[in-house]
Amino acid sequence: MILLLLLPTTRSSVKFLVSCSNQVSYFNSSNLIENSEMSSNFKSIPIIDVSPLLCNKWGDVENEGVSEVVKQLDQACKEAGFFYVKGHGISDSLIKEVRDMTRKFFDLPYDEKVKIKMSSETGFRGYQRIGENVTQGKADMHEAIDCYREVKAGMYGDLGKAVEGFNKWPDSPSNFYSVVSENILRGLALALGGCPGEFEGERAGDPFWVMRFIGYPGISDAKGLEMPENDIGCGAHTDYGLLTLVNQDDEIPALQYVITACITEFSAIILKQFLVSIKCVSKVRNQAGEWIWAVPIPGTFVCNIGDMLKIWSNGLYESTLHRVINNSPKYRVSVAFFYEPNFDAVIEPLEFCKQKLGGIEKCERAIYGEHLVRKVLTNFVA
Ligand SMILES: O=C(O)CCC(=O)C(=O)O
Ligand SMILES: [Fe+2]
Repeated sequence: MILLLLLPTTRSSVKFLVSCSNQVSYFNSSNLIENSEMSSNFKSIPIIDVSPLLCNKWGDVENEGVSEVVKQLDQACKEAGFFYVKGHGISDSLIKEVRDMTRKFFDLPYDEKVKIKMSSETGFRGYQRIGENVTQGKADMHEAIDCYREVKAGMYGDLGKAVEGFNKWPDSPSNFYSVVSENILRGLALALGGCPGEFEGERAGDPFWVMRFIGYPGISDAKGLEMPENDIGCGAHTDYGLLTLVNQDDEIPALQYVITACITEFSAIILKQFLVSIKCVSKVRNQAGEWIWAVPIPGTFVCNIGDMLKIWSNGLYESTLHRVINNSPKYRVSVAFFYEPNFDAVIEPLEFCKQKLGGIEKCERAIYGEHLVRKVLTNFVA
């Protein structure tokens, strides 16, 4: 059986919901327009094929494919601070394996998971139960495993002490994510008007990184666990570093759930329920304060700009506010990789970015390690 629903949205785009037996796919025609025209009140998140950056040997910055991606990156970062990445070269099977491993881990009984518990002794690496992570003082409805770049004793002096330690989860996926992030960052350096290696050396030549394996219980699970009523999977925040790559669960469970309801009883009430339930995905806020859905698109990563790149770009690029809400009955898994500056990097607006804004410095200077440690020390319930 095939069901096709057309939902009118902004401008001339429409959302297509296609249900075919057990398979449900979601397409937003405006999301799928690459390099679409956007304003800072963006209504959709563009998809960018970054493969020309990964193929490039970086001797040839005049390469036509590279210039086109650079243009698209520039537009996306100025207007949304978010884009989907395709053509990243990480195989679907590896991505799925990492997500499956994550789901299996979170499926274990609490007594097992807590064996790799995060604490200040592990340098904040390891497992956090639901509600342990807080955003703006409120418990987040997710559990997670955090891995950080390994930090040996004394490596970053007193400041680095808080994050000294070794991981309790295999590091290997981070290597793949690092290669993709590094090349996107080269593209962004060009987009800002610098040379491809602008963020290398003492800026981000020896980058810190954080990898989070995250599980968001569905609302029924959460109630079963007698957790406080709170459907905020992760409260509104900006990311701390340079670039974040997130692989989202692409099973789109909430849609599957709601489409079944639509088939049996299609009415205004059900449609409203559908619009509420779709909020299982992460959301991104535009300047008008509207939350835009970052609907999972199979085979892509959602990429966003962090606070440190905002400063280096002198505010030309935005570290956009985003949050995750799981109002669906199903458990959601995501894997986020945060590519950061060097731990001790001084972050201040780059000269050529200042020139673009009439020599005015729009963002305050920071030391990345200080910013990170401050966040880490206030991120979890005591
Ligand atoms: O799970 C997601 O989709 C995003 C998570 C996120 O924003 C974060 O961990 O910073
Ligand atoms: Fe985030």
